[in-house]
Amino acid sequence: MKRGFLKTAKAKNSKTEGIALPPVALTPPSLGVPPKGDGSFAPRPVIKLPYGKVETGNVAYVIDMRQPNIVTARPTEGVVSKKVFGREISDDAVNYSDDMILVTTLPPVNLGATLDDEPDNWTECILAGHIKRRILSTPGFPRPVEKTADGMVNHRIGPSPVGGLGVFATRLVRAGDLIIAERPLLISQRTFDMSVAEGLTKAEMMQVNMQKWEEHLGIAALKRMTDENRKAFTALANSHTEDGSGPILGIIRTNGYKVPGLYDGHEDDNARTYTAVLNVMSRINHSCSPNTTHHFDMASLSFELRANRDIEEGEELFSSYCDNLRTKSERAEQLAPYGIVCACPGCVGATKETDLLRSELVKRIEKIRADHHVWMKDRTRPNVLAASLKLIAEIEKEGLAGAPSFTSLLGMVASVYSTSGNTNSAAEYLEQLSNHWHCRVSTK
Ligand SMILES: C[S@@+](CC[C@H](N)C(=O)[O-])C[C@H]1O[C@@H](n2cnc3c(N)ncnc32)[C@H](O)[C@@H]1O
Repeated sequence: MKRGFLKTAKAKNSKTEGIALPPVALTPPSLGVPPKGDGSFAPRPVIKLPYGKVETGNVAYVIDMRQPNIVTARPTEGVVSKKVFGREISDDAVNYSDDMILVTTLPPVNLGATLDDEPDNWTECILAGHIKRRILSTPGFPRPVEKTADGMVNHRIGPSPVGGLGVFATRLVRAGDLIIAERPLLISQRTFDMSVAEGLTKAEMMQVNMQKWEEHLGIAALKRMTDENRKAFTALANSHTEDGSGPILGIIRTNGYKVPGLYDGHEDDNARTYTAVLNVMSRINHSCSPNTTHHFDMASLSFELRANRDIEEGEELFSSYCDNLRTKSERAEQLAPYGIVCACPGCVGATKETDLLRSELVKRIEKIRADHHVWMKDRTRPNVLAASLKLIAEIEKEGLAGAPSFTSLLGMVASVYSTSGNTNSAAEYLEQLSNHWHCRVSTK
């Protein structure tokens, strides 16, 4: 038996974050990566993690080690055990099943390794067996982490006008240029399997599970990290200090980037995705009109951050923590768990028109794309040059040059210019297209 003692929540005053958690499960659900819509993974009920100030009380809990997904509330004091359920597997072991949860280091490094041995650093991970196998079998893994074109650092961390620390360009960075590529300090499953709780309210059960997960995370985040990585990790901001998240979960919820392409089960199941905390990129503040976009490179196990427009020396770098193609009020809802009331130019200057531009951007680009196809087949029809250039100007004014479909607009303009024999203008837009192509977009 494993005993725990934690503060529990009174649901009345708590707010919750829109994260889907798995349902109560008595046995670990099967993971694997089934093709979309094959029915292997039934939709999961959405349980929301609390945020903001949660009124707490004290409840002891006991976990049955033979059935670790069963938690029993006990009206006595308890002791948080150092044991966790995660199996610690040596880094070169391969005899793990797809759904076994591993606490491991990637790329594999020898015990006691230093940055002299592996200058690109390494990542402590809590992940399912199939994910580790997949990473290890990625062609070229572990590829060295990409460096800036001249090998020079082009950013610094410093106090930010928007709050706490931020990251700033130390020289002019052109659209498409690499700002930094780094391996995360930690990659972990985004959420945990909920335990059955006897005699606990839903809010108390959530608190028990958060506490259990905190212990799990402690093994990877604190015990296994080098002193340097641990220091960097624990120094990160935490906006979840009063909702029952432990210090590690709080740091992950505040600083985590979704890891594109890594998920257990189905990619649309938000509860089954992975999150990464990074040394530098986790210091980047939010804007709804960000000047950077990021991409995850599996072969080097690193995140690559690029400018999505020219960034001046001294300018602060921003990424987006929300879906930018939403209205101001929808974005505000997504940002609330971070404790952010956004005052970026996109929010301060928001109007009905800018809300419409954002929420209908994909549709507008699709319409232009359809018209472009018609014109390509029948040149007597009007081309899409004017409509494309108008939309490009609106997008740039709103600071949405990192939007996923922006490159297709640039491509259509280049195509019309080229077909009409205007090679100079075609080349200009092709160059822009090539710069933006580097900025494949992933959201936080
Ligand atoms: C990932 S951290 C960013 C780095 C952080 N400023 C620091 O000092 O380490 C996220 C936290 O920074 C703050 N933050 C980020 N962007 C912000 C913004 N646009 N306005 C206000 N606070 C912001 C919030 O406290 C948020 O929870």
